[in-house]
Amino acid sequence: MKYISLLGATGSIGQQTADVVRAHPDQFKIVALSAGKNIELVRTYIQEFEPKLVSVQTKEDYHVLKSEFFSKKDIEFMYGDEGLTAVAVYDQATILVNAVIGSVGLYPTLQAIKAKKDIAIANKETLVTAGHLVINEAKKAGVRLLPVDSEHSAIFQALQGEKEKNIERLVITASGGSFRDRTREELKGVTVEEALNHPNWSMGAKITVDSASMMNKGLEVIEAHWLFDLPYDKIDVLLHKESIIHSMVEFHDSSVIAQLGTPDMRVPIQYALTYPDRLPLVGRKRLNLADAGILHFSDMDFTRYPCLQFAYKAGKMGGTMTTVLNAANEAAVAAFLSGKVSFLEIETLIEKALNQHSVITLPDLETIQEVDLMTRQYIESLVKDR
Ligand SMILES: NC(=O)C1=CN([C@@H]2O[C@H](COP(=O)(O)OP(=O)(O)OC[C@H]3O[C@@H](n4cnc5c(N)ncnc54)[C@H](OP(=O)(O)O)[C@@H]3O)[C@@H](O)[C@H]2O)C=CC1
Ligand SMILES: CC(=O)[C@@H](O)[C@H](O)COP(=O)(O)O
Ligand SMILES: [Mn+2]
Repeated sequence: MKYISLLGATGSIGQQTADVVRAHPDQFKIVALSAGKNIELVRTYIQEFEPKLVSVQTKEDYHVLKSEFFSKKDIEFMYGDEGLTAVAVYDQATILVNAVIGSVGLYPTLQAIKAKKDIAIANKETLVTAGHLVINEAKKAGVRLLPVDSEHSAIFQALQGEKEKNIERLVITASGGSFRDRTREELKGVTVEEALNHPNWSMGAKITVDSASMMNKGLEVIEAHWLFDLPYDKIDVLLHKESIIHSMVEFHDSSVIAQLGTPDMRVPIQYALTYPDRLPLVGRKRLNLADAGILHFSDMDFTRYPCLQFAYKAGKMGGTMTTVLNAANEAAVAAFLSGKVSFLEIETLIEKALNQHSVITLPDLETIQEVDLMTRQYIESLVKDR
């Protein structure tokens, strides 16, 4: 039995993790969970999974739940950053699934590592903002970081039994996102609703906008750099609009190993939870390549997708540059989602934030948190009064 603490339980990955647990009740149990503001779903989870620790974002929701479930004396309720960290390090959990969105996941991740928890990591922003801290701490503590992001799970699976020295390059596939059939000219005036219409995956709002701007692939390149310890010139991106090949590894002898599957995040979530074993896929659609028909591939167009250029550049510069990239992107996407800026302004804002920053090498946690906050404030100052 694996005892799971789940950060971001009410989100897209969180809900699909709950599905995996439902499919294998003899294998998995959720003992602690955190949510943001969706307390309606938290109520359902409490009845269904009977977790021992529940954390929500606000003090108000904490009081609501505490009084509603006052008869359940064996459930502890918490809130805010403290609650998030308490869930991450919960002592009865054997593995943490980190499915929270954004760099708010960094501190709980570092604490979970210190508490010697293996981590199934979906929360890519944590690796982008402070990959060196997370990887170094995980190595020191001897804990495993198991990728959940579909591309990184694919690479991880392709690398099983292989030697790192034989890797020629990683090829991360990209669907192209909601606007892949539009020119840059046609991106002027696109709506939030259109941006949220991903062709292949049903995901949370922020990552869906990232897919449309190609920043998702930029974050994934940086995530791959840290997870697989490879330089940026060995990490390529290939457009593949069907999202059937989730990514590939090319070896020195020219062999390429790819992982394929229908676009369903339950597969990488479950693999991260069962690694190095596998479990049957209960009630899932299997891949039928004859039905899939022709698969398409094309080179990445960096002029069409400047966010990917920004990510490679920031990644190569290293230090706090990726913290700025991530924080500026989080703030700019939030501004787009709330209707304050246009889709194309996301890129402009990120570029401005990168240009005004003087990189700090090997930043510690405090520096990263400071740069993250200052970058958000900088973007907010650019979009205020809109
Ligand atoms: N969705 C997907 O298919 C994939 C996602 N990922 C990555 O996984 C992570 C999660 O993505 P996704 O599930 O789509 O995101 P969602 O937006 O769907 O879910 C985010 C979760 O985090 C919670 N949350 C948000 N802000 C806070 C906060 N300040 N404090 C506490 N909890 C908070 C939300 O709570 P609530 O809803 O209750 O407010 C929700 O549970 C991201 O890093 C994403 O890049 C990677 C690959 C695929
Ligand atoms: C499911 C998943 O892992 C997402 O990160 C996915 O990769 C988004 O698709 P694109 O970014 O390729 O559009
Ligand atoms: Mn992905």
